Amino acid sequence: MTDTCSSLIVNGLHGRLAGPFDLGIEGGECVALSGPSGVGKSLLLRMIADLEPARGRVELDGVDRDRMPAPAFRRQVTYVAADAGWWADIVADHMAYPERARALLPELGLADALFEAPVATLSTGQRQRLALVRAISQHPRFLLLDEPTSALDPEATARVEALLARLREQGTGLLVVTHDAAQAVRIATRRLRVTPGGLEDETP
Ligand SMILES: Nc1ncnc2c1ncn2[C@@H]1O[C@H](COP(=O)(O)OP(=O)(O)OP(=O)(O)O)[C@@H](O)[C@H]1O
Repeated sequence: MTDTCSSLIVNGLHGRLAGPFDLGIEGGECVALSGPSGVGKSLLLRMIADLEPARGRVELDGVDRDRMPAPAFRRQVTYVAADAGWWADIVADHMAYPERARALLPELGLADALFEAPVATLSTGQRQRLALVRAISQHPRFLLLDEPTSALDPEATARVEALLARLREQGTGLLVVTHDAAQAVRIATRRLRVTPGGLEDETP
């Protein structure tokens, strides 16, 4: 799916409300981010994904993101919000790669029929998993996940965590915001705390 030598480097990244942040992630790593509500975790992910104005540097595989077309960068470094946006009526109409997306549904415990369902009829947890399907089916090198299991029951949470482990094995790099310390221990190779002044290593 992705190669194993991707790297994402963040240097002095800051916005009006958060940072500066310095961080390096490689393909196959999972970095968990924790920190108090409102400290800037979502802003950090959105600044890295080029969805929020920011100063500082972001490099993908040694290339400054300013030297890449923004859509190409965002396809490779993809942000998934806890409550992602939907713009069409039917789930399938959001999928750039419908066959790949459909094939992921059973792994996340989602019925095949949901693919053709109106978004308005879905539960919050179904939408959250489908947003993950939408992102993963584009085969990003790095996934920036904002509380990816916040609306899920324990079984669905376990399915998402298993999927994330599989993606890591295939070389995808993951940066995951979670308020669940036990989840951070389960999924992450490194744990960082977001503070008003930057990132602190919490890995034992
Ligand atoms: N579009 C915006 N306009 C103004 N302020 C914003 C905007 N987005 C975020 N903020 C502010 O920036 C700060 C950081 O927000 P952010 O959503 O990154 O926090 P967070 O750490 O992800 O919190 P939570 O854990 O509650 O999701 C907050 O004080 C928030 O109110």
